[in-house]
Amino acid sequence: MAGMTDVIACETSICSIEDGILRYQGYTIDDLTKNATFEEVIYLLWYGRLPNRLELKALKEDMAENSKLPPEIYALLKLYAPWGNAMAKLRTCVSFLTHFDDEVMDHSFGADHRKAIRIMARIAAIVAAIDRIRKGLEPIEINTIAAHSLAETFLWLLTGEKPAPIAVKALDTCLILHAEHELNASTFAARVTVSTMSDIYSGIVSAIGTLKGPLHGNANEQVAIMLEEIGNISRVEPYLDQKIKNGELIMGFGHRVYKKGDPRVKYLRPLAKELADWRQDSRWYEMALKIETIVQDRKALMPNVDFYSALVYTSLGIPRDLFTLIFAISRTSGWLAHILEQHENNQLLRPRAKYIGKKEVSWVAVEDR
Ligand SMILES: CC(=O)SCCNC(=O)CCNC(=O)[C@H](O)C(C)(C)COP(=O)(O)OP(=O)(O)OC[C@H]1O[C@@H](n2cnc3c(N)ncnc32)[C@H](O)[C@@H]1OP(=O)(O)O
Ligand SMILES: O=C([O-])CC(=O)C(=O)O
Repeated sequence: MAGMTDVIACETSICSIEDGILRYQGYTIDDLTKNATFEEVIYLLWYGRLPNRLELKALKEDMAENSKLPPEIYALLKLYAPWGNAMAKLRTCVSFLTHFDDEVMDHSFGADHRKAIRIMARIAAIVAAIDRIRKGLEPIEINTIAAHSLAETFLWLLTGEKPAPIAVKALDTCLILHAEHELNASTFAARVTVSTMSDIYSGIVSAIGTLKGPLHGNANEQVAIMLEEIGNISRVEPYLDQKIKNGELIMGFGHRVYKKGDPRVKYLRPLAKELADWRQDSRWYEMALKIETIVQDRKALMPNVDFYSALVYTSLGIPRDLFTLIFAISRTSGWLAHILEQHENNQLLRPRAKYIGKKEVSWVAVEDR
């Protein structure tokens, strides 16, 4: 009951977690990680089945056509303090997009799907623009989603250079693994918001605000902060001893649903190793392995999705405070799937609270208090 543990709040056919096996629309993440692209996963999440070649091409073309940002977004980003919180910038930008969409309050199936494409197509470009504008660089407007992939396009928009194939493949794998996760806190927030028949943009804004917390999506950034604080492998043990003694959380460990380990780690750990080898710098990887052993021994806690993804993003050269925004790019596909599902068969989500406060208190006039 506390923290709504194990409470069933709605029905879904998008994602299941049963006996530690994570499935999107019935497909295991093992199958998807090995075989799918992120674009195929987007289609699968929204339409309930894998696309054929033509459907996949149409989705990518649709995203490419809709990816151009309103110029006002760039003007808005120039108003932000460069040091401002990047997730808050993303949240405001998505909210701002509402004002350029003439179908906002049309909740029909067709309009909802068109808006989903528009949001999915733009979110990566917004994240790249946030980073470039705060660095005093001009945002890049090329779009290659139709010909290449969202992963490749994003890295291109961020750096201005064609990314290495190993980097594109790694990011694509991360996007697949982060795309969907049943009724996690941010997805729940999105569903609650749109269950009032509010619009898709409001749902995504609620979700971004929820993912932003360090107990949820921001744990990946906190993992990088921890690794930086530790600095080298000889300091891992004393650092963790101190944290455990102080009763502090070790970021990137523990999970509400997985008590025997997060199935995504099986893919992220070797990916972190592959990229460390590619970069010829395995310091963080070695530290991470040691942290994992100690935390498992002393606290019986296993790493979650945010632990090794922090190492992958670091090797990709992505600034630490964009890690959660990359999670948001990917999870937007899952949030949108849940919003579409909620709107298709809507019922207001309004649980009850168990009252534990004072009972039958009598009024006292202000002069007598
Ligand atoms: C994408 C994601 O959102 S994945 C999660 C990302 N978040 C993090 O990595 C932050 C660190 N982890 C945590 O804070 C928690 O493990 C959560 C929020 C993810 C899950 O929380 P809960 O389901 O409420 O954890 P739960 O109650 O089962 O924890 C059991 C015990 O382990 C402790 N614990 C759980 N995680 C950690 C941790 N990372 N470090 C230290 N202790 C922990 C709890 O404090 C609790 O101790 P207690 O029984 O002495 O009070
Ligand atoms: O399901 C959760 O509580 C958190 C999580 O792992 C995710 O959102 O991917």
